[in-house]
Amino acid sequence: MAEVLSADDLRTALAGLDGWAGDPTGISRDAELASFPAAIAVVDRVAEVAERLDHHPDIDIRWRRLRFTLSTHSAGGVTGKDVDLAGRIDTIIREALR
Ligand SMILES: C[C@H](O)[C@H](O)[C@H]1CNC2=NC(N)=NC(=O)C2=N1
Repeated sequence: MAEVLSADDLRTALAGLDGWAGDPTGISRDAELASFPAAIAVVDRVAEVAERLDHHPDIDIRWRRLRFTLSTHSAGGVTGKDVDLAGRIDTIIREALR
């Protein structure tokens, strides 16, 4: 089973990501897209990846602004699965903003 990262390991992991913050209970990242449809397209791409990984973010949608929050429910905190998904979400957002 995946293990919750220590605060130290989490700090190291966050340094390799783009705009994520939080603590061992959860990490979040905001993104502002060009439009509501552009934001929904990002959500759709993230949903596809999440299904494939069987690991799902909480997603807050406000017009063209998104907030993704990640934790591993079964472990009760942030694990390597969340760091992996966060990196994939970064790639999707980067491509959408290009
Ligand atoms: C059975 C299935 O693997 C689990 O319910 C998955 C689904 N997606 C999940 N997503 C997240 N974020 N945490 C989980 O523990 C989790 N568990």
